[in-house]
Amino acid sequence: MTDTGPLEQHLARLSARFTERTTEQLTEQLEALRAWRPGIPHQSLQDALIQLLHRLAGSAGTFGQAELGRQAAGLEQRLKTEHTDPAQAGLMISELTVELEQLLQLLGKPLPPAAVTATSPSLPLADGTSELLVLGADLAELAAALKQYGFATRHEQQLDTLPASCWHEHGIIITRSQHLQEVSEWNRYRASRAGKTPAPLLCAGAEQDFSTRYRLAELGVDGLFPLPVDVPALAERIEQLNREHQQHDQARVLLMDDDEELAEHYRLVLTEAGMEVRVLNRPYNMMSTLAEFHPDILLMDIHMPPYSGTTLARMIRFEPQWLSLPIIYLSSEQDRERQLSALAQGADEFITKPISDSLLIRTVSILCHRARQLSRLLARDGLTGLLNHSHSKQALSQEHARVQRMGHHTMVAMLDLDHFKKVNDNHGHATGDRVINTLAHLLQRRLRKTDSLGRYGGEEFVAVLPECDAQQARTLFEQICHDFAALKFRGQEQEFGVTVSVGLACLNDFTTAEEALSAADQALYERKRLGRNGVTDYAVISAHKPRV
Ligand SMILES: Nc1nc2c(ncn2[C@@H]2O[C@H](COP(=O)(O)OP(=O)(O)OP(=O)(O)O)[C@@H](O)[C@H]2O)c(=O)[nH]1
Repeated sequence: MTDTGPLEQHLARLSARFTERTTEQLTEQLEALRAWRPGIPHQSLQDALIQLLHRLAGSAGTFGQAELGRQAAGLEQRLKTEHTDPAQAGLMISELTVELEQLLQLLGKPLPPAAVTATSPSLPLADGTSELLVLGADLAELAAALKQYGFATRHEQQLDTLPASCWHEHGIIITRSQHLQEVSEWNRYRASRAGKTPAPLLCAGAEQDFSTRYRLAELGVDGLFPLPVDVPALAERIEQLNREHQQHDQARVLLMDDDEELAEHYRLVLTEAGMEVRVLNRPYNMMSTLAEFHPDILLMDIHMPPYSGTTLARMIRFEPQWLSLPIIYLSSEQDRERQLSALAQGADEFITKPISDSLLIRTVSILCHRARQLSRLLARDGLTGLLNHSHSKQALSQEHARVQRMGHHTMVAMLDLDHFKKVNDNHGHATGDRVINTLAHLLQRRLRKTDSLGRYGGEEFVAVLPECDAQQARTLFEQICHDFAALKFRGQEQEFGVTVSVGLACLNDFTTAEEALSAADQALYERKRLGRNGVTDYAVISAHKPRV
């Protein structure tokens, strides 16, 4: 099998890239520590630092920085286990500053000069994948309304002294038009320091004339919301941006090549580019690895004696589940005719070896992105972005099968908007759609990543919550009902509110997923009968009936 060139050269390049990225990240953390002032919560700084140290502890040794890895591991351990009294935070921060300076010196880089004194309070970074950064003293109310939607929201009043820790690669920035110039510059500067793309920028209260809009577009604005801000419309745009972010989530690549060294090299290169890579040197476990790892794409060497990649591709396609998995051959085959006849047997693309690291990264990330877009289109509901009807049922069946094997407590919930026909009749179908979307967004915010959530029908949703008992599900959905009922929608003439009813059933109590769903449905209709806007559990209403 042909190599792409001396492996050492490639690894040296990887090491250089590692050093460069690590230097930037350590410098950024150091600046954030130096900007800290007494009275400001330090937890977010500590969390971000632990993440970075954890990465260094795991990877520095591989890139010839064993001492850096050891020191990072020690420091990570200390930060995780030592409890810091808030009164001692200043001491801890100054100790950490010294330790980060030492780590930077291990990389052989000069220390950055101490930052200019920053006095702005640095609030802790919120949890969650997307964090809203609302900038401007006059946007406090908007920030509070967005919090009510369940978005992790951080509000900063002073724009002139924004700390670096405000900026987050998964953040979304919202500000007034008069601040856009400086906010946009700050956003671009922070992004370039972090080696990322600038965070999306949304503008509240812009004038509607052409030249102002053009200027805002020039500044990189992604959405414009006249005052007073229509919060559901803004929430909808935020969710769209979130979905775009998620599509850039870590790509998952399964790599099958019998050349162990080369496979390892590809793994290193793709992992360093932020992808999650699993390597198989022999095809025996191929089917179980596919089922367990769920890759976005499969990269496969076409010659793996005694096996042929084309036959393996055909074998993978036996399973309907993998019919749409993109299979990419990696081969030194240059002859286009032979490439095409191999492609005709069940694969989608050909990557010709040798291939440079940068071309490999670009090709694989484009293919993963496209594969995700396609599978998303197949599985998602167009209005809300949630799982569609058939994929909701599939997710429920999969979880039911897991529950049968592992026995963990799992709840299923059916939700239905109350008197929704009236919403459409009084305010129009488009407003009705907005209400559906708002509930979808609220649910997405409140459920965990491990839960599944689908739009089961028009104004009906289904959620599956693994590792959750009846009481926890009841508490969660009661809170959701309460918060949803508090939201105000803008109607034809006046504001209005909508409520939602929820039926619960425990998946463990039923022999099939369909029975559990039907029980949740019965509970939902009992809830409607009892007066809507709340939660009813099938186990409670069936207490006097024999169990299904
Ligand atoms: N705007 C909008 N409306 C929809 C959509 N899908 C279904 N609907 C409407 O949802 C309404 C459902 O009405 P019903 O099933 O009578 O129930 P309801 O008025 O919500 O009353 P209860 O469920 O008893 O509280 C119908 O008017 C449908 O037209 C959709 O995608 N968008």
